[in-house]
Amino acid sequence: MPSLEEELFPSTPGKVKIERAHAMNRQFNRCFSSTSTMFLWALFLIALTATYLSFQSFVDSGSRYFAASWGGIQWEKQVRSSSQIRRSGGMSVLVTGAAGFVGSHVSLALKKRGDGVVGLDNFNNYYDPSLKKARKGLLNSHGVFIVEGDLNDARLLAKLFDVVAFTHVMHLAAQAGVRYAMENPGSYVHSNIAGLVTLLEACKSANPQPSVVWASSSSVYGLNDKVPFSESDRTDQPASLYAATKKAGEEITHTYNHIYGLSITGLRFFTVYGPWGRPDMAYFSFTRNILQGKPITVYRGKDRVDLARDFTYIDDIVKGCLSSLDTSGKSTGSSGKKRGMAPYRIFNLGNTSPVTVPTLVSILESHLKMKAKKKIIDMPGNGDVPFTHANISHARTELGYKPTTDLQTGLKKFVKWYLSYYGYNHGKSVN
Ligand SMILES: O=C(O)[C@H]1O[C@H](OP(=O)(O)OP(=O)(O)OC[C@H]2O[C@@H](n3ccc(=O)[nH]c3=O)[C@H](O)[C@@H]2O)[C@H](O)[C@@H](O)[C@@H]1O
Repeated sequence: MPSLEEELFPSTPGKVKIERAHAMNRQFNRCFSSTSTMFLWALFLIALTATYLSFQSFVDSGSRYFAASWGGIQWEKQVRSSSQIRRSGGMSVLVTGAAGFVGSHVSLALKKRGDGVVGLDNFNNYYDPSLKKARKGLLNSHGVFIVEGDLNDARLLAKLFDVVAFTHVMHLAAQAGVRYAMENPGSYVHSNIAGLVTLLEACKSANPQPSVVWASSSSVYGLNDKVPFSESDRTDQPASLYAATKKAGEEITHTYNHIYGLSITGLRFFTVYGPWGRPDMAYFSFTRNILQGKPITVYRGKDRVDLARDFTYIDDIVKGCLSSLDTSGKSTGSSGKKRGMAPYRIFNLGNTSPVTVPTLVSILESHLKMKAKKKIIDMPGNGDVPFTHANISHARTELGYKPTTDLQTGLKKFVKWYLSYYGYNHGKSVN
């Protein structure tokens, strides 16, 4: 007699199969003892087969979709050609989030100066994907190929590093937006935590390891009220989940620097704006609403104090990104092992001249020659901070970073682009 334990966890799996087979035979004989039962069983089997076949075709079409989105000889050719370096001492850069606002500008600037660039973007629908497709078209016309795929696809990342020995990774893909984190917290964990780790795993295993420059955020300063914000100020009081995931990114990249010798540069961007920008940001949605005669909501801080941001123009940010790549220093690891200390740097990239939100609105009004219908409300508890203000002396010393565009000038360029992109050109001119 087998013990109870042996019956539950048989030492030979075959035992169970044989006993089960006998038992099933007995069942089978009993069931098929009448013709009507047999007919019902036949119907059941046909239905089961049909369900199985349709499921198979669903799985097949799914795998066809994934196979079609990347891979193959033609795809590899495009990736290689896009990564070609055309200047002496140039670099080959994998730009994640290349169809995004900052990503598309940085990709274009790198390509224009002769560096090799391969983009990666998942074209998600956080905001209108047609804008991302248009940016892709623009990059395509300059010879930048954007791979459509997700950061969390480790096989795709391994393949990319297999095809190209990237010298640098400019990691700009992220779930952006401060307030949306309350609506869809999971998307921040997916992109800003899990995606970041998947990317760093690929970087650490690559031979040679690339140097990594990536987008952190001014939001890591959270409730810090020491102004202007310096890199050494405390960043352990995030006001939103978005900020918390960016802060986590700074810690996560530190461990990959420490354990694997990856060269890391984190850039704390301060409210970046400009042509081809993000429709979810205030300056963009305000412009849209003013032009459409719709009201805009202007948040106001505690004690009726206006909110303020250190708005930073995209061209200044691009210069900061390129200098960061140029000065990043090498990763030291190989075959996933650290071979020495590598640089770990963090920089504020701001404009160092905060402007209040009502002033932002009046600048837009003057460029658009239209009045905004303002609805002023107290700032809801949605993750916003009352103000940001960057101390940029560290970036100035190390990167030669020197922003040159004030909000008035930058918004003029944005409005000009907006009117042209959305077809408002006829009969409308910008100041
Ligand atoms: O600097 C940063 O790190 C962050 O900058 C922006 O975040 P935020 O500064 O909140 O930019 P907006 O969403 O454009 O808001 C700008 C200001 O307008 C205010 N606002 C926003 C929306 C609105 O309807 N009304 C309104 O008054 C906000 O409270 C804020 O003070 C970006 O959206 C983040 O992705 C980025 O990481």
